[in-house]
Amino acid sequence: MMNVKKTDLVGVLLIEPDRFGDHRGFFAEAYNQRLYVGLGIHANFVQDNHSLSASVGTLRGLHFQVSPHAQAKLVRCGRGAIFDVAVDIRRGSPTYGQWTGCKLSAANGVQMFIPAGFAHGFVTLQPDSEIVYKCSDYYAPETEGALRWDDPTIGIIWPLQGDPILSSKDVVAPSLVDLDSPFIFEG
Ligand SMILES: Cc1cn([C@H]2C[C@H](O)[C@@H](COP(=O)(O)OP(=O)(O)O[C@H]3O[C@H](C)C(=O)[C@H](O)[C@H]3O)O2)c(=O)[nH]c1=O
Repeated sequence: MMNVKKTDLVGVLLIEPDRFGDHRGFFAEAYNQRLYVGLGIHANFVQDNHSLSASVGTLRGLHFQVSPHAQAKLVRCGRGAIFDVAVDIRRGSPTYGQWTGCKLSAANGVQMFIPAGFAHGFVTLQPDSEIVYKCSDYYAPETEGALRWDDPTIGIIWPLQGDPILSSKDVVAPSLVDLDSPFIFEG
């Protein structure tokens, strides 16, 4: 039976699918709608994303899409290792502005489920790390939002040696205090 853990942020889950090993390696079901609905993950995933980051210390995020294209995500690391982070940006949430993080790697097979209403980002821990993740809505750049990775009011403890490698977009992302978050906590 796969291992499922709750995190400090209600709704953000860590899932470790069973791996069936033999002399060739292993087999695992990386996603099974019936099983995941049973975990309370009712997201209807419509798009799979895949990114490769060549260098250790590459940081992508913190990103989100707003309504009507808010995305829930199911993230896993297919090669290498990352430190994956979710931040609660739902106004009125008891955990607003709080974060949770976990090492996801090809070796540990752990997945993070991040509901809509959370910003998502990660930093790579190994070279040539690849993530693959399911999204519950399509890419809609006009609805994209971002938060500073090093926002002191969020205080994410990134496992970084030195400065991260960032996209030009992420270099200028706003802080939470400057974000008029469109997400409202609905209990
Ligand atoms: C997200 C996305 C991007 N693109 C294109 C747009 C750009 O030409 C190129 C790179 O996009 P971007 O720099 O936004 O990629 P990341 O920095 O990895 O962004 C992602 O990083 C964090 C971790 C996320 O959770 C989001 O899915 C996403 O924001 O891919 C697409 O064509 N479709 C898409 O769904």
